[in-house]
Amino acid sequence: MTDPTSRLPGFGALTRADRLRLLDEATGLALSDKLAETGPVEGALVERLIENAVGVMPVPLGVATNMRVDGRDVLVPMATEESSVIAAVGNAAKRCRGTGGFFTSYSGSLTIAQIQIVGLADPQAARLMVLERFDDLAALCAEIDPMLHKLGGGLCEVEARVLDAPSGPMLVVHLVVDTRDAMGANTVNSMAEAAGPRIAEWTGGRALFRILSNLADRRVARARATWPAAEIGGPDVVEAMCLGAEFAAVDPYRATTHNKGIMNGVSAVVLATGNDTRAIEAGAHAYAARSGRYTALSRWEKTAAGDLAGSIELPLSLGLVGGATRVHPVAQASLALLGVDSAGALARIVAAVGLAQNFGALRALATEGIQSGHMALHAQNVAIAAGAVGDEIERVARQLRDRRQVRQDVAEEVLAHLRGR
Ligand SMILES: CC(C)(COP(=O)([O-])OP(=O)([O-])OC[C@H]1O[C@@H](n2cnc3c(N)ncnc32)[C@H](O)[C@@H]1OP(=O)([O-])[O-])[C@@H](O)C(=O)NCCC(=O)NCCSC(=O)C[C@@](C)(O)CC(=O)[O-]
Ligand SMILES: NC(=O)C1=CN([C@@H]2O[C@H](COP(=O)(O)OP(=O)(O)OC[C@H]3O[C@@H](n4cnc5c(N)ncnc54)[C@H](O)[C@@H]3O)[C@@H](O)[C@H]2O)C=CC1
Repeated sequence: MTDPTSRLPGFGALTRADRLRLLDEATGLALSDKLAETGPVEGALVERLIENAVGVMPVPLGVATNMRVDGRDVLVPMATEESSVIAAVGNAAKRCRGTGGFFTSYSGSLTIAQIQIVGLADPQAARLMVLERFDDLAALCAEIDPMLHKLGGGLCEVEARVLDAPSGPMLVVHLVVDTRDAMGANTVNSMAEAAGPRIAEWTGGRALFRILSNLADRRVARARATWPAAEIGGPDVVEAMCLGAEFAAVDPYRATTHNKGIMNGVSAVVLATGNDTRAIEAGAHAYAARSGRYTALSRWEKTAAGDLAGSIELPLSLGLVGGATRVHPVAQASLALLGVDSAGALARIVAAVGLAQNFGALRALATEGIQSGHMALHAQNVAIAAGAVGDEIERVARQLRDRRQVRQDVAEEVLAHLRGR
């Protein structure tokens, strides 16, 4: 097949059906048949959420069991394509129920918008001029979002820093805004766009970039839990998990994987609730590097009694309103299942899920290795990839698990054997 042209003027103005027809014709791939296999699509919503929509990419939605957060049992919706992620959370949560589950806290929903001011002759004086104008800026922000103001949110603090850039000093102003139960990106972007020209006027500079910061270090959630040594295989496992966690604390190569495991849990709940996974991922990794050296987001210690104490702190800009959270039916169902009434309550549960996920991976790594549990649950996917259908899938998967060889070549061989070839 020759590559079809990607120049498709007016693609966005077509109906979804016409877009698909055009793609089918241009590529010869019968995409519309493949997309039809994913079930009915609520076309109107998909069209409203994004541009150039042709379908949906369904990601499985599961529910993690056993979670107890701040004394409340919570069923946690998780959207992920990866096997063993949800099982690991249920497993970790089950093993710390006896000590009360997870205990959490939240800093508050403070969202930072940045305003870059350039072309200043006297940036240090300009910095103070901005700080003198807190009341004017607060009034301006309240005018931009009267609803948020009515809900008790709005500008809380103004920060200003002079940064040395290659072109010379530039002033960077932070509007620190309480965005309550919204993630707040659109909210603070509107505020920053309105405030930029005013700050330029007061200082004699020029306002350039005006956009929120995803390094949401004024919006952090924390969770901790204690796992009795007896629940996780004894003192040797506690020791091994602590040593494995130290590896992540001192080595960025390991810390990245360690944090990926945490984000397996975090991103799955973020996606299930219609929140912005990219914002959360960017914020978490930047936070992990805030000392100048990338490190683990969680800490693991042995308690005086010899049990295992885990703790985590990460930025979580999540909303119950705004973005897709209010318009996507799955997001609404997920939020209803969680039973949360504030962005903070959601963030606290998400932090606990991140810690649970991390526990699951560390325990597996400290004992039998990751492949045994993870690949056992992944066996069905490998069987499907090898061509198994219907009841062949579980029959092939079972053999892969029994042989401890969850590999596609083995799956193909088992399938051929099953089919008498
Ligand atoms: C896989 C398990 C959970 C088995 O763990 P297990 O101890 O053999 O499980 P079990 O059969 O004794 O069951 C105990 C509980 O686990 C849950 N559970 C157990 N199996 C299931 C299942 N099939 N479906 C649903 N839930 C399951 C379930 O909650 C169950 O209790 P129940 O509530 O039923 O009374 C364990 O080996 C584990 O946690 N492994 C780690 C899995 C993991 O981390 N996966 C992520 C993918 S790997 C990765 O991407 C990140 C990584 C690893 O690189 C990060 C890093 O390096 O740090
Ligand atoms: N860098 C980034 O992360 C960026 C992200 N985005 C996107 O922005 C969207 C989120 O922006 P938002 O400002 O949260 O959405 P939004 O603008 O849709 O909704 C927030 C508004 O809802 C109103 N509101 C009603 N009830 C509220 C309550 N209880 N608490 C707070 N506000 C309430 C307020 O007027 C508030 O301004 C996401 O879709 C995200 O993907 C947009 C630009 C940049």
